[in-house]
Amino acid sequence: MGTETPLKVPVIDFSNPELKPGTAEWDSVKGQVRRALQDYNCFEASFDKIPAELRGSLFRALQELFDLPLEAKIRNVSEIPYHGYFGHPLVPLFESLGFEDANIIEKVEDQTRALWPQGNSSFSKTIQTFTKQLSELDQMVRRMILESFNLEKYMDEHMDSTNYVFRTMKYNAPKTNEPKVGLGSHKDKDIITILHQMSEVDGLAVQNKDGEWIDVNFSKNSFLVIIGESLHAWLNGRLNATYHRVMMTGDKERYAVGLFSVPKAGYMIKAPEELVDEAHPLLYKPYDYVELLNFTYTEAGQVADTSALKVFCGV
Ligand SMILES: O=C(O)CCC(=O)C(=O)O
Ligand SMILES: [Fe+2]
Repeated sequence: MGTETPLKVPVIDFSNPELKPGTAEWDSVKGQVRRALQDYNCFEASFDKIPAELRGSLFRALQELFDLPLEAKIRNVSEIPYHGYFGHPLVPLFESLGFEDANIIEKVEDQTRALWPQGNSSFSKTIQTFTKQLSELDQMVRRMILESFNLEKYMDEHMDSTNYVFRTMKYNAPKTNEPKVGLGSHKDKDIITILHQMSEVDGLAVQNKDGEWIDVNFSKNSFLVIIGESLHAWLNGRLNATYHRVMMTGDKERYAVGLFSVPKAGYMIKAPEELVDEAHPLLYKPYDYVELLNFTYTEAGQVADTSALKVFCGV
């Protein structure tokens, strides 16, 4: 009672400069990734490729962004549900803005002008540079996952079928000692999400394969890799999407960011034939990610809640 060691998310080191496909180091990390995803549905990547100055600039950029008046923040809109502004008054503690194609400077500049009509080039540059650096981790992890299932032949198609959405998150302090929901338990609908915490205020928890909640303690070099439902569907259920939530206590706000690799509109997510057999019947009919998101906005989608994928295209 009270003496058990708290569960910890596995930490995997991605800092070795020798970490290149085909090396022994690569294969060792790939094995760790596969095991962690099987048992914990996620892992913490220790990744040192983001310079401290860039991290500092991003933190200042986030503060500048969330300090904008609400009438400016709600101009962060997208045709795709959940890709733009999300927050007050819908969810009390949480606010989030998104930048689509965040690795492409011109695209970020366009979206920045919606917030600052005169433009804000240092803001755009910071978001784009951070996305670009972090996308290296996204690509390494996805390459390892495909290799670990012997799906190399789908590598180019898989990589080319996604875009990057960069999301910024702020959670206001509830000013209580009792935990308050910042963001309720959910699974992301994308391929993978890489979460990073900017302020030293924890609150994120993830569920392992046994349904146990594990608190994530971030450090400056830690990036939490979680699985989205579209990867779960594409792998015909070989890996599970990660349930996660944010609980807030105390009087400090929490800032975080996430890099989402999202399937492109119009691309049909379809499990490769190698992953479908008698022991593993097809779980989901081919679907378009944007249509799945649109469905979650309908009444039926809201009722289905975390079962939306199954209701939408379950076999
Ligand atoms: O704030 C976090 O760490 C998690 C955010 C999240 O789960 C989301 O935006 O989907
Ligand atoms: Fe999420």
